[in-house]
Amino acid sequence: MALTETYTLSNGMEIPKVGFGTWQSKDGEEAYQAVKTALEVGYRHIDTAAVYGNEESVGRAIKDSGIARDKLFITTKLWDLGTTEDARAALDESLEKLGLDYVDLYLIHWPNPKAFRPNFAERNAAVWKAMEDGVKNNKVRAIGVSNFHPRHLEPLLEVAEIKPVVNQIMVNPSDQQEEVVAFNKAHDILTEAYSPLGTGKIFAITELADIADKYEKTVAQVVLRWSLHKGYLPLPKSVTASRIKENADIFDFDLSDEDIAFIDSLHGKAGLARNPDEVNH
Ligand SMILES: NC(=O)C1=CN([C@@H]2O[C@H](COP(=O)(O)OP(=O)(O)OC[C@H]3O[C@@H](n4cnc5c(N)ncnc54)[C@H](OP(=O)(O)O)[C@@H]3O)[C@@H](O)[C@H]2O)C=CC1
Ligand SMILES: O=C[C@H](O)[C@@H](O)[C@@H](O)[C@H](O)C(=O)O
Repeated sequence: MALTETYTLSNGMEIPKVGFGTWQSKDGEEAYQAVKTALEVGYRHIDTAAVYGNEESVGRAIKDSGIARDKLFITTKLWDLGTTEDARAALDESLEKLGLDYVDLYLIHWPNPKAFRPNFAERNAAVWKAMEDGVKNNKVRAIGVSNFHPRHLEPLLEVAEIKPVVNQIMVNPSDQQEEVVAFNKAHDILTEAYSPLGTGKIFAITELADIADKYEKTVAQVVLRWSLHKGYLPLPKSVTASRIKENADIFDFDLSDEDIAFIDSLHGKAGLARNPDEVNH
């Protein structure tokens, strides 16, 4: 396993190429055990969010792992697009729940909550200021965004003193988000691929099983390998020990050009491709 392989972010920081997802991992034993297992099998990058309600369990697992803090990469996310002051308080609350002095990456979770739709650019700018302060106060090492589209990123890039290093969006073979991915690339923003397994729906694409058999790998491993091949940073989630291990065992093979091209052709196949403007909060 090579879970220590990294990408280099535009600010020079190293980020482990696979992150461990925790959305819908229930606060308490479930999230605690999942993160503990992930750290035991070698993941060094954990993705959580204030709205997941599991920061305390994630923090406890991190502490109990005994792994040195500087060997870990921890991400959490800001939910409410309130005032700059609200955002400062939200960061402090996340740090307290996690039991950490700093997080490695802090993201705006969604750009466009319904209540603020007409003035999302101002809302994003206000909270971005608090996130930049977080960097200056050493509470955060890097800042970024999630679920942002070019129309959200463009105004943010105009006002940002510290540029976003990451945009975390849904990317898997059935929802390839080409326009956002291209925009990210053009602005030196790393694409983190959330729901890399389509929250489990990717397994409905039966053709993937044939490819997996060929490499003596599982469908999950093939799909995650595809994500790495494209230069994305996949964030697989599982609360099942065997799957946590399986999803990390993706560094000893590569897919042929032909298989990559086939997987590229699966956009929309599991019914996951969506218009993000329709799902925004
Ligand atoms: N920024 C954002 O708005 C969002 C961020 N995310 C982040 O991305 C992470 C991953 O996305 P998520 O939507 O959770 O889903 P994934 O695409 O990672 O899929 C997780 C689902 O697949 C199952 N699964 C995992 N591994 C395997 C395997 N090897 N074989 C078969 N089934 C498997 C899991 O089951 P089980 O757990 O029961 O093993 C779970 O049901 C999130 O946890 C979160 O950290 C996700 C959504 C939105
Ligand atoms: O990160 C995961 C997703 O964004 C998730 O947090 C939201 O979709 C949330 O469940 C909601 O209901 O608003």
